[in-house]
Amino acid sequence: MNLTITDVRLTPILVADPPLLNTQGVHQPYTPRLIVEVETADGVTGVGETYGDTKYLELARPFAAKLAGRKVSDLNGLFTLADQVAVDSSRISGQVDVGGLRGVQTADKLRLSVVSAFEVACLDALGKALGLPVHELLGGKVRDAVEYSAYLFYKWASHPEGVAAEKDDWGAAVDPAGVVAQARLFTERYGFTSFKLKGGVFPPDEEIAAIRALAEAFPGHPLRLDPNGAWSVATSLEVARELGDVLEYLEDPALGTPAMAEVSAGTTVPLATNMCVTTFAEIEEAFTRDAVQVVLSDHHYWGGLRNTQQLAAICRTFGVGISMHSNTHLGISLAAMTHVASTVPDLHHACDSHYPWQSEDVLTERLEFEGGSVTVSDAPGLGVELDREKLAFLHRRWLDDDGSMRERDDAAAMRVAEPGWVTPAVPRW
Ligand SMILES: O=C([O-])C(=O)C[C@H](O)[C@@H](O)C(=O)[O-]
Ligand SMILES: [Mg+2]
Repeated sequence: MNLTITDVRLTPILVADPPLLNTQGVHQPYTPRLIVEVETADGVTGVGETYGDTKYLELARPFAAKLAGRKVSDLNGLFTLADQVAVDSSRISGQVDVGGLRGVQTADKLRLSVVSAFEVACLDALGKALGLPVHELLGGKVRDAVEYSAYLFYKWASHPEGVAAEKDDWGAAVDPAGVVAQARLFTERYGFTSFKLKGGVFPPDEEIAAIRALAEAFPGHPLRLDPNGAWSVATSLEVARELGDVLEYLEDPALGTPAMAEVSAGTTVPLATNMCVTTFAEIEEAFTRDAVQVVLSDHHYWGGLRNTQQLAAICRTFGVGISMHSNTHLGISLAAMTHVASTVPDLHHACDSHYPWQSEDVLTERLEFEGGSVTVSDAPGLGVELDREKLAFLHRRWLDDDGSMRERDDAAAMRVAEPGWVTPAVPRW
């Protein structure tokens, strides 16, 4: 068996995304992703997927160029290699990502966000070469299926008029009744039993009413609200008081560890985050100050599946819960998320996934949710197959784009509908 990497292919694509609202704006009609393929001397191909904006592509290209001649089993070496890729200082800012809402941008985090796709591709190839599923390469699954939550969004019925876009069949959701109707569709289509509402879009009273309406429609089901740091400490505490009896957790009510610590000190509602703990360096302060009770992992920016397991071990050590965050992603990532989640013993919350919002994919067969869960594949590697025609179609869309969709920017997409829109300063309420 020859595990040596002989070829690496990077394919940027644009995938359709519905008009989902968040505190920064609205999702663009098409969002960039990068599909990574590594091929071994034996002709085995492994696939991975990550963000496709230019700042990731400009790291992925030099990184990919260094891989030929290395082995797909040399996973630790990927990190050493990534350290050699220079990150332009203009890409690094303390600001929350303009399209993604996942905390600080550091050079290391940008590198990890790229390395993760290569790690997944190498694991896929290694698993195929050895005849083992990825979860076995990670130590073995401790569950046969991974539960996901319905990721509810306020949304418009369609993208603004005159904008090229694909149609979706979810309808509008801009009030409590719309949110409940969307939740019903999610249960009918996928069987989800827990619900997360992306908040920070309307004044807190309206979002409280939406959660109350969900609690009435789905009594006893786990509910979460995530305004992406849009609220002050006082507002966060107010919402926690209003909804404490029905919330599984409140996600990033206020921005940053100090504010989250203040909220945490004033409520018994657990706080979750994918904004103030998004790198290993941020863990110590947040855990020492008891600012968060649940960390939402995400293999894309934590640096892959094995780093996700390491994060889970740290959380376990400190008695902090773990679950999973998601941005727009396709089936390769859902498969990767499912493999790693299946190996984490103390995963007590359903994971987030945007996958139901994605009508397009690059796989020959979409992954299925049954009863809100994805069955863990025991096929070699990730257990997915790339559809080259679909990949070529979505790549063609990326090639044909005039550049306006190649960087995800939810505020820019919002300006199409509301020309004066700027990303709201926080706290917004
Ligand atoms: O849990 C979160 O904060 C997210 O999922 C961030 C995402 O970017 C979501 O808000 C989105 O895509 O609009
Ligand atoms: Mg969040």
